[in-house]
This record gives sequence, structure tokens and C-alpha cells, in this order.
Amino acid sequence: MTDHEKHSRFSPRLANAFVLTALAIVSALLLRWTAGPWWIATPRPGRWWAAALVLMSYVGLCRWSFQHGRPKQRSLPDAPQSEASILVIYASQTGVAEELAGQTSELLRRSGRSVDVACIDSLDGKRLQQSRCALFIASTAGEGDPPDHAIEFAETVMNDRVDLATLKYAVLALGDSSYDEYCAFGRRLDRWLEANAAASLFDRIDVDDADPIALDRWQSQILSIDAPTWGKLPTCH
Ligand SMILES: Cc1cc2nc3c(=O)[nH]c(=O)nc-3n(C[C@H](O)[C@H](O)[C@H](O)COP(=O)(O)O)c2cc1C
Repeated sequence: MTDHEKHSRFSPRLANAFVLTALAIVSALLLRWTAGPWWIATPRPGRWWAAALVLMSYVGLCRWSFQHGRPKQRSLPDAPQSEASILVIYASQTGVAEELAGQTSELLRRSGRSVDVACIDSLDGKRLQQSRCALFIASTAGEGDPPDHAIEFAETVMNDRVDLATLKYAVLALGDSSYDEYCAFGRRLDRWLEANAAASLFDRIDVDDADPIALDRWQSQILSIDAPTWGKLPTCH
């Protein structure tokens, strides 16, 4: 049974049972009319009217059951995060960024902030527009490429213009300076956010091969994020 069926006053099952019962009653009544020997003849006008009445009642019942029994269109939960919560977003190839996202959210929660963690491939422009504060933790894979699960986001959302004027953000870019395209995806993400009018909370932090100094900087920066920084922004409808 779906959630809708559990909570609806008129479940489809109830409506079907009602229609079937009504049909059974009508059939029983009609059976009484054909009690004598069967004859093939044009029904008398009264029978036509009775049949029309039964048909119309059935159509009415179907309409009623369709209107009350069908699940209502449920809109997707666009912005599960509350106005004042921080959205921690990760893009990770081998798990480091994902782990850091978990640690970041834990740290923020322990300091009393409300946090949601999301994988970058679960986001779209609309969800970002509805967020007030987003922390991106993004690694670079291949030769300056996004992690595999972030490719679609990079190719669709990041190729679009999205008005992010109400979003405050920060980027932690993971990489390794031995690669030509150092922290390329995190940098590209940072440029895209800026180009779409999002306001950075602090400068992007590039992490070279899990550099602990850079990670400490990230930790102290995120702990200095103050809810009123984004709480006063206008509500997005
Ligand atoms: C196959 C491979 C390709 C990589 N390519 C790059 C790159 O082009 N630029 C870069 O800065 N770092 C690169 N890195 C380093 C990763 O970004 C870095 O190790 C990061 O911490 C991995 O985070 P993740 O586990 O969340 O993906 C590469 C690492 C691997 C294993």
C-alpha cells in the first residue's frame, strides 16, 4: 500500500469495492426481471430507460472513484533544508571528498548548526536557488575532470545560467598539484557559482594531497559561518 493509499480518505481499493458491490446489486435486481423464459425481442422502452439509468450511474460512480481515489500529483520536495540550514555538497571519485563532507557536517552539527548533506548529482539549479548556504567539497579526477557522478551536473547545470543571487557558498577543492590541471573541477565550480551571482563566504580553499593545513583552514572558516549571514536574505518563491 502506498503512502497515499494509507492516508487518503477514499482509497482506490475502497472505491473499487464500492463499484463492484453496486454492480452486484444492480445485477441481482436485473436478474429478477429475466425470471421467465428468455425471448429475443427488442426491449420495451421502459427497459431502455432503466439500462440508460444504470449506465449513467455506473459512469457517475467511475467519475467519483477516479476523482476521489486517484493519487494527487505530489510535487518533489524541492528544498528539504530549512532556511537557516547549511547544505554540504560533495563530488567525490574515491571517497575523500565524501568523507570530508561527513566530517564537515558533523562538525557543524556539533556546533549547533542545522545541516543537510547532498551528493552533487542529486542537485539541480532549482534546488540550489532555494538554498541559502552551500558548502561544496569537490575533488578532481582524470585529467582535470569532475568525478564520474558529477559529470552530468557539470555538463547540464553548470552549462546553464542559474540566478544564485540568494546563495552564499564556499568551495573546498581537493586535488594534487602533481597533476597539470590542479583542482580543476573545484576551480571551475567556484567560477560558475561566482558567474551566477552567488556570494562566496570566503575564498576557495585548495587542498593539495590532503594537506592538513588547508583542511584546518576549512574547519576554522566553516565554524565562523554565522546563520544571520544568510538568514536575512530574501525568501525565494
Ligand atoms: C586517477 C586520478 C586522477 C586525478 N586527477 C587529478 C587532476 O587532474 N587534478 C588534481 O588536482 N587532482 C587529481 N587527482 C587527485 C585527487 O583529486 C585527490 O586525490 C583527491 O583527494 C581525491 O578525492 P576523492 O577521493 O574525493 O575523489 C587525481 C587522482 C586520481 C587517483
